[in-house]
Amino acid sequence: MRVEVRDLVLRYGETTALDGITLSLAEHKIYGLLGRNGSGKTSLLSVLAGFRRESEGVVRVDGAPVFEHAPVTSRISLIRDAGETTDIGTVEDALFFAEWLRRDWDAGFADTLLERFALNRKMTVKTMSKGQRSALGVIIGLAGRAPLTMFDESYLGMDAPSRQAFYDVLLADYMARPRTIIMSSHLIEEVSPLFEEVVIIDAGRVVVHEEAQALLARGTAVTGAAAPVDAFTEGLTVLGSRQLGATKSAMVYGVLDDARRREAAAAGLELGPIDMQDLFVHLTGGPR
Ligand SMILES: Nc1ncnc2c1ncn2[C@@H]1O[C@H](COP(=O)(O)OP(=O)(O)OP(=O)(O)O)[C@@H](O)[C@H]1O
Repeated sequence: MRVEVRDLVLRYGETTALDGITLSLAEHKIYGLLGRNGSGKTSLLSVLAGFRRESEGVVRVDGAPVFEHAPVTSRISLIRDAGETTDIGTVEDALFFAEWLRRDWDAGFADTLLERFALNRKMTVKTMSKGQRSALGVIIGLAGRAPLTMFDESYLGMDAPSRQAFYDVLLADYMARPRTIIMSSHLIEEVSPLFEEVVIIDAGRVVVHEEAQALLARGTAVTGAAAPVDAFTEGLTVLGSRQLGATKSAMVYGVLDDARRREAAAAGLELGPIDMQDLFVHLTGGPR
């Protein structure tokens, strides 16, 4: 599904959580939604899912309004951090409810996923562990096959092997049945390989919306002997550096032109990709 947001403002009483968001998301892409704590990620996803009504601005999904508009909301799935199924009875009940809500639900896929994440239909949701509840949320998000599927930190409670299983299944299913997926996460290094485009918000505003590759190309890791690295990076914006013995690696922000690249090669320096997390920290104002 396509998403169009124009001048979106969301207020909670005195607090302005979204402060004029304009965003256009294409069909059939995986988007990363990144932002510091309190930047407005959950608020934005809640408006896109129709859980909250915008205070101002325009929100359209496939050209139609979202809030209290069932033909659209039945094709949108937002899985929130605690899973969305707390205290709802058994896993069976949660799946029944999810199927009832979602037009594109695939019951066979839900069964496959239950097995993959070691859950069974008789489990009582209230007594499940945090990771098991997260897995249930993830299963509901995946089996919903909603054309607009959003995961808001849904997988944080899962352990590393389970999260990896989630990323693998998500990617395989997305390749087979493309849809628009938005993933918000603080586990940037872990999730960013999935992103085709990245949206970074800060204080309720969009600060970056770019293809993931183009964003990564904004930075370069310069590696080599410490002295030539220091000489080469003098005057450039250095986001950080690491040193192991005599070898130093400095993360530089800004595109290096061909002349600078030749200069680096002549000085025996290696140029490589930078971590998305380092860029994110820089673009959202550094440590606070
Ligand atoms: N129900 C609410 N009532 C009042 N203020 C709220 C409510 N929900 C969020 N806020 C405020 O809105 C702003 C944005 O919050 P939001 O939860 O959207 O951020 P977030 O980017 O998802 O944060 P995090 O990464 O910490 O989950 C914050 O200042 C927060 O305090």
